[in-house]
Amino acid sequence: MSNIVWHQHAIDQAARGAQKGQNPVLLWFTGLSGSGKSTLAGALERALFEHGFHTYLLDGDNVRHGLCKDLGFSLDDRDENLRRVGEVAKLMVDSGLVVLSAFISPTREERDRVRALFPQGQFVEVHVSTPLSVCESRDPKGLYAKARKGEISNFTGISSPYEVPVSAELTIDTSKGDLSTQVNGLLAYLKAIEVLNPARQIAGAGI
Ligand SMILES: Nc1ncnc2c1ncn2[C@@H]1O[C@H](COP(=O)(O)OS(=O)(=O)O)[C@@H](OP(=O)(O)O)[C@H]1O
Ligand SMILES: Nc1ncnc2c1ncn2[C@@H]1O[C@H](COP(=O)(O)OP(=O)(O)O)[C@@H](O)[C@H]1O
Repeated sequence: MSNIVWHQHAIDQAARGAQKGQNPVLLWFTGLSGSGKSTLAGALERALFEHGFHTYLLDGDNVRHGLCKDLGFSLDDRDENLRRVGEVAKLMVDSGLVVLSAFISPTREERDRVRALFPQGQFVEVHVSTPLSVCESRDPKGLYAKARKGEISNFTGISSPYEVPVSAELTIDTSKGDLSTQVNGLLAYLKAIEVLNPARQIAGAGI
């Protein structure tokens, strides 16, 4: 990094967030394939969006169609996938957005590396803790069945590890309770940590 000097621009993250009436944050959903990451993050984004918040959802499947389409599922490729996503998320948070991400992100080291890019409180880890047996019975894309037959290698939970988070801010098991209750719990948490401007009302969320 020699000869490269950081350029501090006049408009900073605080100014961009203030213009949008929100405190920027990254909500990092982690969990097994089929645990409900995309569904939960998508429902939360919809609720926030409908109430005028400025959001963006980074989803593993989608990012792997473009930015990370050169990467597979070896541990090294997953590391690189999450390194890129972490850096992109940091830029988006810097732009003043409430950013949500839905990646398996199977190792503690990878998740902690992304966490370390942010100041305390701006990275919120949400462990979608739905048990493997439930994820496998859902199998919406038929990937578990293929993995069990050996047609997909390095499949998380079957032939590649998933390390359960030890320091997640929130844990949600989508095999229990319903989606709207889970989303309201997330909204209440965001309000408690003052991501959402307290002057705004979240209608219908009971908070
Ligand atoms: N081998 C293997 N292991 C796990 N997942 C696989 C694999 N091959 C393809 N898929 C599909 O890719 C989605 C996970 O991509 P991610 O970018 O979130 O993975 S990672 O964070 O880099 O581990 C994941 O999406 P979700 O089911 O939404 O989690 C799968 O649909
Ligand atoms: N909160 C939820 N409550 C009940 N079922 C859910 C919930 N979220 C997801 N599901 C079910 O699990 C399946 C996988 O969800 P998805 O969000 O695609 O998981 P992931 O993104 O973790 O792979 C969905 O097709 C749906 O049937």
